[in-house]
Amino acid sequence: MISSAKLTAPPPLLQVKGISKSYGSQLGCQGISFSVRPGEVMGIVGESGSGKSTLLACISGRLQPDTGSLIYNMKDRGPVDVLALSEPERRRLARTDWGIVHQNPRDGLRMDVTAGGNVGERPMTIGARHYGNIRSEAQDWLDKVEIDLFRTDDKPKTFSGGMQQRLQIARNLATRPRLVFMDEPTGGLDVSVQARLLDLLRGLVRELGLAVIIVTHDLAVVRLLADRLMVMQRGQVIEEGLTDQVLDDPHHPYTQLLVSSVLQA
Ligand SMILES: Nc1ncnc2c1ncn2[C@@H]1O[C@H](COP(=O)(O)OP(=O)(O)OP(=O)(O)O)[C@@H](O)[C@H]1O
Repeated sequence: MISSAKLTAPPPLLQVKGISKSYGSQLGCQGISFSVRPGEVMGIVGESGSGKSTLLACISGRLQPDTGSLIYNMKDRGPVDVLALSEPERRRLARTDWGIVHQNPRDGLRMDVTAGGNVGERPMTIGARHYGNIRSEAQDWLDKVEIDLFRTDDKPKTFSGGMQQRLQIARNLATRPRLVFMDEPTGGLDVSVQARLLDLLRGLVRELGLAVIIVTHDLAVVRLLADRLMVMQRGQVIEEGLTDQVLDDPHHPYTQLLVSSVLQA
């Protein structure tokens, strides 16, 4: 099954090659390489300070790495090094074919703009102009993320944490990106809210065929969402593989510790 899938596998959407980043003498991440294919979900786990956020910021164009390249297969131009794009080109990519879901919805939403406005804004930045179409499309997305349509004109500051997170997801998906970066998307939410959000995310990822790179310290999140898993420690990847394989048969002592500590919890 795996080998026949490999034979017909599409080219990678994103190739991360040798990304390193230090903050002065403090190592952020070092020599990270991996690739993600269209529709594939890559989970990145590791303890606090292992370099997950640094890596995610580098590969999502928010932080300039010290070394390495990021080859993205753009819709109109084919593979390009994202780090060599001009700032406006990179911003456009981030607003159209990429999405970024932050742990804190406040970092990804405009809190004083209505829910409908938050979702409609992204299509507008790439040329949508017809108010009626933008509004009805925004409402389609609100519906997809289970936000009642009578809340369309409410501002996200009147929403619960879970609703804000669902709104942030809708805002990101409104331009139908092919790659979404997620930083602890369920962090800080109640367990029952987390479970519902995870279910919703899993449904959307499958329905839309999204490629996702998701950083989390929660192994339950990667178990549910990720096809593949990378384990980080002290800025480096120490183990990588299919999620079930890594979690069911961890090889590195640190991964074994991580898995057993969850089982004991
Ligand atoms: N702005 C910064 N200045 C200096 N050092 C930093 C900075 N950001 C991160 N670091 C250091 O880089 C290393 C990796 O941090 P990073 O935030 O990437 O880890 P993380 O795995 O995402 O942790 P967490 O799960 O707690 O968010 C840590 O040693 C951290 O102290």
